[in-house]
Amino acid sequence: MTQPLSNQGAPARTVVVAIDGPAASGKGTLSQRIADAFGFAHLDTGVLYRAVGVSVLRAGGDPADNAAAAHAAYDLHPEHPILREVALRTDEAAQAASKVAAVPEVRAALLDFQRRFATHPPGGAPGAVLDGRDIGTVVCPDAQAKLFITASVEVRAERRLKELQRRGIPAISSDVLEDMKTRDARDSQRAVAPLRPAADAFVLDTSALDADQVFSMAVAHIGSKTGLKPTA
Ligand SMILES: Nc1ncnc2c1ncn2[C@@H]1O[C@H](COP(=O)(O)OP(=O)(O)OP(=O)(O)O)[C@@H](O)[C@H]1O
Ligand SMILES: Nc1ccn([C@@H]2O[C@H](COP(=O)(O)O)[C@@H](O)[C@H]2O)c(=O)n1
Repeated sequence: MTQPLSNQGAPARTVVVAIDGPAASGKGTLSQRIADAFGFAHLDTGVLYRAVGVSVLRAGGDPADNAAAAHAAYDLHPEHPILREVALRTDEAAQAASKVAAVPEVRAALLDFQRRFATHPPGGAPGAVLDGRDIGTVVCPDAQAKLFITASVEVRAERRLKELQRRGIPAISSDVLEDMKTRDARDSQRAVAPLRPAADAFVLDTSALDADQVFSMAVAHIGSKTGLKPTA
């Protein structure tokens, strides 16, 4: 049975799709396609943590230093230009992000912005897709549809390596694999909001699936939870 999206007399609730998973599992690619297909807004929450990590590095600080990380997180706001910088896409930024992400004050500082995006999607969109590590478990535990997108670490490292090569960024296969294992361990083992599927998430191992197959399965799942069909 599909869930009602609004009650008569009460304000309509926006549809929230939560997409979590480890690095390079394909959650960002999927989230953007889902947002485009349903006319929803998309928030890549990893960008927020990357911005905090890079801010700390630029200030000459250590991303693992709680006070420096918390200071940078409280300084971040939705219009901050750092959020659009390509420098956020580097591996150095990813590693710094996963260090600041273990600081409870950083997660608390970023929570309101993420929740507001979900409840009031920009542009008056009828729904929001948020992707990250803790969207289904902490940020939006009431999301109508939750997906946990994963793949073996070897497959994910290979995908990331190909992506870097496509972008002309030199990378060594064994380094990409090691960096991914380090980040996976840090993200899954931290005390606060660790990477894990929500109890009610649809877990999809994409190791042997291409992006189109993943998209079709996600659309079917979201349809089963919300009664919605893609509009584009
Ligand atoms: N099912 C798939 N099969 C093969 N390649 C894929 C698939 N899904 C995504 N990719 C590719 O894998 C790479 C990583 O995908 P993407 O950036 O979406 O992952 P992510 O989980 O958002 O990563 P991160 O957490 O590091 O931001 C991209 O180059 C993307 O084109
Ligand atoms: N909801 C989230 C999103 C991200 N993180 C941390 O940020 C790092 C970078 O994220 P990407 O999605 O851009 O790879 C990631 O490794 C996490 O440490 C998070 O904790 N919660």
